[in-house]
Amino acid sequence: MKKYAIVVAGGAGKRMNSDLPKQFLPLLGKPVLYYTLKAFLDAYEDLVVVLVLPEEHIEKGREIVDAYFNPARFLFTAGGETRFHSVRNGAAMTEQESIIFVHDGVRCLVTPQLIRYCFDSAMLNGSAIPTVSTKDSIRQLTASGSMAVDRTQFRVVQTPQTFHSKILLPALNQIEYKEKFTDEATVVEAFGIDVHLMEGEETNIKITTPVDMTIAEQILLRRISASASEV
Ligand SMILES: Nc1ccn([C@@H]2O[C@H](COP(=O)(O)OP(=O)(O)OP(=O)(O)O)[C@@H](O)[C@H]2O)c(=O)n1
Ligand SMILES: C[C@](O)(CO)[C@H](O)COP(=O)(O)O
Repeated sequence: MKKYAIVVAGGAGKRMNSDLPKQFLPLLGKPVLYYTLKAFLDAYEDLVVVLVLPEEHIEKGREIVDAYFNPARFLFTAGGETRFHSVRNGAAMTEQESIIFVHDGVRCLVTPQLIRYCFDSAMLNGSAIPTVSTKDSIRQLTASGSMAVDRTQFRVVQTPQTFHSKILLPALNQIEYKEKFTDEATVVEAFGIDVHLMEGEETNIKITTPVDMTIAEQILLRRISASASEV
């Protein structure tokens, strides 16, 4: 089965408050995007990455790929106005009869193991949406204030959201954009197809605000020291 990873890195990273979009910021000396791309390339030798970048930073993305990876495994395209439009641009580069991972370029701590679990689950169920439980209590805002809700009834959603191409491509191409489309599971559901949830990884965080860089650095350091003590 053909495998594509649409890695969306077309955002501006406003919540990071940095001039350079967060996907290019250095993490232990390498760009955030490096770690994301490496996880996918390591997961499968026959996987092609569709790298979606801000128009003005496509060259920067190419430089990262040239410096660290085999460029023959990459396709490049420009991002769109929202994440949904960036994913749609990436999907236009893929072909039918494939498994397509859609992953945030800034979820750089994803592991090859989770990527493989998602593939297996999407082969079996048509889709695989990694999710984790919430460690915090949750309250719903109401007209009069707020009310406690049962947190066991909620899951926190991650990427890579993984689909058979025959599900994802028609959903992306035939549905008109709505503001609630913050991920692909929502798009596919709006197209009338249920999605399959699976267990994600606690460390698969999305780098969004500056504190996430510190957390990611610590997790990476812990991984490096764990793999050094194995040898
Ligand atoms: N038009 C967009 C918006 C977002 N993304 C990508 O989608 C992922 C998740 O989005 P988010 O964390 O919201 O990134 P930004 O939009 O860059 O951040 P912000 O909302 O703070 O501006 C990121 O890898 C981001 O680069 C994209 O490809 N195209
Ligand atoms: C796709 C996502 O990472 C799943 O949790 C999330 O919806 C992205 O949201 P953002 O507002 O683009 O950061």
